[in-house]
Amino acid sequence: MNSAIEVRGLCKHYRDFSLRDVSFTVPGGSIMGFIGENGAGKTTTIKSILGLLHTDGGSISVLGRDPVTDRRAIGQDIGVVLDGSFFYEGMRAKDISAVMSRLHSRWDKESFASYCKRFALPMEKPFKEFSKGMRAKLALTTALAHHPKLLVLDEATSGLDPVVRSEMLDLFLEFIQDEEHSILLSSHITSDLEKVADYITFIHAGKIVFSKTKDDILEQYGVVKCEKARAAALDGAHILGRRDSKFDAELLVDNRPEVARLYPGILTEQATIDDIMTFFAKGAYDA
Ligand SMILES: Nc1ncnc2c1ncn2[C@@H]1O[C@H](COP(=O)(O)OP(=O)(O)OP(=O)(O)O)[C@@H](O)[C@H]1O
Repeated sequence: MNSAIEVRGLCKHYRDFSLRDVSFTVPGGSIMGFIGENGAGKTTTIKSILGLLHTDGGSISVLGRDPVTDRRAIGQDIGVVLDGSFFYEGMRAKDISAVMSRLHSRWDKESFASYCKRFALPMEKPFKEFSKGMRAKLALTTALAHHPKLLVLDEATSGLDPVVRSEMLDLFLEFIQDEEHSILLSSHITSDLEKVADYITFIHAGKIVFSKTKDDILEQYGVVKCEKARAAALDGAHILGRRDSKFDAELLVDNRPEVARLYPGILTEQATIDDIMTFFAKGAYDA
């Protein structure tokens, strides 16, 4: 299976922030969830992948090509929704289709109209009268109508109600049925990623913490709950983070089966992606 995106050793320096040695792969035919706290570097990485930023080191390949030098050609094969994507307020869906057909050689007006129908988007209403959910659906429809091989979606489902998000997740799953199609999806809604992502890349303070299959993450990471005194006696080798309440401690561990084997009496639960992010955000990784 070819990779849709390969990022190797990406560095990007801003005055107060750096992406440091960011590497991960989005395999063809898969959905990669891209997670991290606010300001972790997701959008900076995504813009680098799209060739929209000058980077300070590393290499990026998108569908086997260089995103800067081959940007126009790659643009025909990628559908993009960036955080805060919008259209001119007076434009109607049918105007957007007319404009996009001039920009994309493979723009498919019928496909656009059929996604609009599926999402109940009116063709005649101006964009300024669209609700937030309608705007998000229109952005996704516009990203899909030229039959891209790769979707790059930065917070495309944020602020949407569960019904609209579920419709979008269904669409993502349909999209990757074809092995040539892949999605890079940044989201703070980790439960959505638990539903659809094949892989998760976690970025924290500009560095990749892990990039793994979702199944490995859910199988390996765990939360141990025990009394503080018991927690202090545990071997620290597998402990990544700790949260204390008055009497008890919660520990994030990176090898739940091994911890359960070593300490049979102790309660270990599967860690959710939210658990993992929360422990890391509280400084576990920096410690
Ligand atoms: N043009 C810029 N100039 C200087 N700093 C920038 C610029 N763009 C982003 N940054 C900084 O880079 C850091 C990472 O920002 P980025 O938008 O990549 O984070 P993010 O993970 O997408 O966050 P969020 O989840 O809040 O969207 C932040 O500290 C931000 O202030």
